[in-house]
Amino acid sequence: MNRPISEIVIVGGGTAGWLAACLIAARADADAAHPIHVTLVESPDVPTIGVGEGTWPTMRRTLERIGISEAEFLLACDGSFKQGSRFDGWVAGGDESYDHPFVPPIEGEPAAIVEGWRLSGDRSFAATVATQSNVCAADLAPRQRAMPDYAGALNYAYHLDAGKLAALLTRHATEKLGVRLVRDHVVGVDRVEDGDIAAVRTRGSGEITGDLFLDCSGHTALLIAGEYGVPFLDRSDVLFNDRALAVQVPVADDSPIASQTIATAHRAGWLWDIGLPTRRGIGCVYSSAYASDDDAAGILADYLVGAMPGVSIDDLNPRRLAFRSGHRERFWERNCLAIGLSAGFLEPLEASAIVLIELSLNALLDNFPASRDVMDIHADRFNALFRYRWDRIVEFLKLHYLLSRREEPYWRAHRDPASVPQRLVDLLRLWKHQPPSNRDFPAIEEVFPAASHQYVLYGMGFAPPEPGAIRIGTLQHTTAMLRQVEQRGRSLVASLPTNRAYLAALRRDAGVVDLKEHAS
Ligand SMILES: Cc1cc2nc3c(=O)[nH]c(=O)nc-3n(C[C@H](O)[C@H](O)[C@H](O)COP(=O)(O)OP(=O)(O)OC[C@H]3O[C@@H](n4cnc5c(N)ncnc54)[C@H](O)[C@@H]3O)c2cc1C
Repeated sequence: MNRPISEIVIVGGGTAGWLAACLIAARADADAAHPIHVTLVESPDVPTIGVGEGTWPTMRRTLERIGISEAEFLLACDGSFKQGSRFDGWVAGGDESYDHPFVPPIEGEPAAIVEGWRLSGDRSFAATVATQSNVCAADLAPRQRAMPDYAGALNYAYHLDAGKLAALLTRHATEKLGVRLVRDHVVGVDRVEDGDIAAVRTRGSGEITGDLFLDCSGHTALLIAGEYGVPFLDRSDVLFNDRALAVQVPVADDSPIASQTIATAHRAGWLWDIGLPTRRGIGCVYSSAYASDDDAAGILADYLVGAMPGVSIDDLNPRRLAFRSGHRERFWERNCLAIGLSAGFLEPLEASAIVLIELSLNALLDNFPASRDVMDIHADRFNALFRYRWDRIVEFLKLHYLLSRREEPYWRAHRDPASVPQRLVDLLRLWKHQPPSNRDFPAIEEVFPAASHQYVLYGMGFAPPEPGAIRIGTLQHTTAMLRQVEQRGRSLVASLPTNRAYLAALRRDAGVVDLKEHAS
């Protein structure tokens, strides 16, 4: 039981598997008494899911830790900057819109900030308390080229091509970080007497033995479900969407690139619209209980007519995807840890999947089991922490639906009290009297902190609380800070390049470098 953990076997080569391989190999100490070796097994028969284009600001630190430069990443993955999400038509189905930016509101007591906003006129909450909405409205980048890698004038993440990210991580892991790649299909598992996994058996490459097995096999959940039978907790009673129809539309190389994921509500779900330098990724997410596949195709076609005149769905070869919102009851079982889709998936409304992969890997590496005999302690802690996180994400996603006033059957069903987690019901009662605060979200690394809840709540027209019996002490200071937000917003808009200008210059410069390399 006290054997060291040095052989890590990853089953699956999608975003989860390759992020795991890169992060573990990059953080492993080659001089350790029992150095870590990473092997990744990837089936040639099972394709990766191939979607997942919106990330979280955590991705900057992840890439930096892996040792990939920002320019290399942006160029290799057709990447662009993401500074949050814009929600169109969610409140009443009209042309109303609100932002969930990555920059939090100004620092201070939430009650004072919300009261400062209430008194400041009729600008939106997001545009009043943070600068990012103005920057996004002008399709601007969050940084200047001269800034150090991964630093920004504003907090940001990326939009990317998922297939290209997996290819970049594969190259980097195998060529620079010493990860062993086995391209073979896993057909079975060998266990030792105590129940741990000893090896995975492949079709043509024999057995691959290990101390810790990461199940990154996607929806198959080969080890965590197939081998250990850990139950799946279905959350579709809260989150109804279970289908998506996705297209990729090429764009002109001088077209504007949006700074946010644009999420447009429709009668039975919503559409995503993600701008990359060479194309837009557009998809219709829907609930099969409220819309047929043909209905979804019609909704997507209508959206394209409005968003990209001249583009017809008939020329685009849409991809259909089916999913179930839910997650495993436990994620770490014996010496097997599930990361990515094998651990679970909640509809992609707030791009919470890749960030959970990153957080899972950070949790593993920040508490890496020194030997097998302490692994179960780490597993118990991991399971408790991630159960908390999945529960909070379910509630946060539900909030977007619950506050809507749309009247179609799908939206009315979302407001049925039977579909709303009790904790969210209680919080909404509380938020009538006080804004969301860190006291509602006390964990150290909340995926969606109080600020995110404030943006959604007040963006969707939830009434800010009236002042209560206790005086708000810092209002004067808050009002002055809100004025500064306005000034700083104006100066950022005047100084930042557009996304298109930034990324075009990056490409031009890379082209110059390539040509020089070619000539020498
Ligand atoms: C419609 C939709 C939109 C999404 N949008 C976003 C988004 O905007 N942001 C975000 O963060 N996430 C998003 N996601 C989720 C995101 O796509 C995934 O979380 C991410 O791609 C990770 O997938 P994965 O690596 O776990 O699985 P996969 O990509 O499915 O990879 C599974 C791997 O396991 C391998 N495998 C399977 N069986 C075997 C076997 N027997 N032997 C060997 N190998 C095997 C396969 O070959 C493959 O390499 C979205 C998902 C959907 C469905």
